[in-house]
Amino acid sequence: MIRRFYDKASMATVDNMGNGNCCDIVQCSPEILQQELHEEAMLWRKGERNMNLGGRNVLCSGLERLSWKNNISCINQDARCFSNYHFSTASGTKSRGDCDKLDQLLGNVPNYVKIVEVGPRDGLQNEKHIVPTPVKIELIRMLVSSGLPVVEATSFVSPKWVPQLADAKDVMKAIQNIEGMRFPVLTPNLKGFEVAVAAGAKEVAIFAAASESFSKANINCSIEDSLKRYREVTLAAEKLSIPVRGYISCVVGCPLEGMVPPSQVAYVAKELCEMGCFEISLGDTIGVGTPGTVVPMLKTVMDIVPVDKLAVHFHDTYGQALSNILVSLQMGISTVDSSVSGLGGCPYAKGATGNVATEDVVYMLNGLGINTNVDLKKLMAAGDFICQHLGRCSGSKTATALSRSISHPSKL
Ligand SMILES: CC(C)(COP(=O)([O-])OP(=O)([O-])OC[C@H]1O[C@@H](n2cnc3c(N)ncnc32)[C@H](O)[C@@H]1OP(=O)([O-])[O-])[C@@H](O)C(=O)NCCC(=O)NCCSC(=O)C[C@@](C)(O)CC(=O)[O-]
Repeated sequence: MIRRFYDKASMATVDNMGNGNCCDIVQCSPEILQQELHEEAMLWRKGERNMNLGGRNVLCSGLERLSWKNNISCINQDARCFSNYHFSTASGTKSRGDCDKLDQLLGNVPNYVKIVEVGPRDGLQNEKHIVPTPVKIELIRMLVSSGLPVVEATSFVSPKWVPQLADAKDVMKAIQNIEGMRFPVLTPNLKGFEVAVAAGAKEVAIFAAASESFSKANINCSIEDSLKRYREVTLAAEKLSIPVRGYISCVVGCPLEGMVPPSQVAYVAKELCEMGCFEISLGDTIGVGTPGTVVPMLKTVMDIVPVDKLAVHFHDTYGQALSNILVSLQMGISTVDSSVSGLGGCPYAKGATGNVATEDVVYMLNGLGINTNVDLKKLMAAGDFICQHLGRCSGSKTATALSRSISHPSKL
């Protein structure tokens, strides 16, 4: 068996634990490791598909392979966590019970996840210092080149409310010539919709809230009034065949009201669905949700809106975003919003930190063998670019870990 390590430091730690001596040591770059992990996970996913067709043994052997790689991945990232991992090829074939359990846990996750990158909009809208338009444009270009299928470009909202995005028209103009991409923009009312379309927008998003107080704070009107406004927008969009995405903020908690009942989220989701939104993104605006609150909320919404119309949008204020995404995938959701480097926060939700980092989402999905078509290295380059401009460190744990191991292997 060949085990791979970045450097001697991690090798020594494993040796101390009595596991390293039997291994051939091969240097391995994080990129190669990522690729290998992805390929192994894809094999496992194929096994799972075969199992659904009756090929249970394939899943079991795929599982063994994945487990072995998990072991390696763990050692490479941090040798200290090695003892927490008990997967090993030495333990022999996985029992039918193990396979059943795994299938119960991961059998429902999709093969492909569409990532909606919201960094240029949600990520930047809260930045105090105005980011120059060319920087925003370059960020969008870099995100596109990483393979992301949808990049939310900007908002056509009042510049008095969100000064950072006052250059929406210029941003849209500059990205017009990028072919084959979807660049939705936020439109809070008919005025915003008309300006957006005139500026070249081919897809828009409307944004309601499940909490009355947040609706007032964010768009200066009640939920019912916002739905009236959005009906005007969806009618106008329908005439021009422009797809409309719907957002709902505060799906589990509100910074002003506290807990938000799932029934309230389901009500707004139903209204948005009925007015013609092709997709509804459920936003945990302040990142307070845990699987304990997200699952009942999703279940209530799914009783009313088909799962293939739902997306999830988690902020990572309490570090719960990835676990919330995982349970959402387990419940059949296959569209996930995220923001490069974890940028973001809502101007009207004090204390809320950024969205879940796109790099962390891609890393997790790669590990699950779920395809995204995103090149993690190029994505990290986009993250580096904007973080350098903002003068801050990345909010992505994956980007931080991978860039440290690439540039400072001795510190592993
Ligand atoms: C909705 C309004 C406009 C109401 O704002 P208002 O002050 O009630 O609107 P108004 O109709 O009285 O108009 C006031 C002024 O704004 C102008 N105006 C009016 N509409 C527009 C427009 N579309 N574009 C440009 N200008 C506009 C209008 O022309 C007027 O100009 P004035 O006569 O004073 O010079 C305002 O509250 C607003 O712009 N809010 C946007 C807030 C926002 O962008 N929040 C962040 C996005 S939501 C979010 O981040 C959550 C999400 C989606 O990510 C999911 C999650 O995490 O939960």
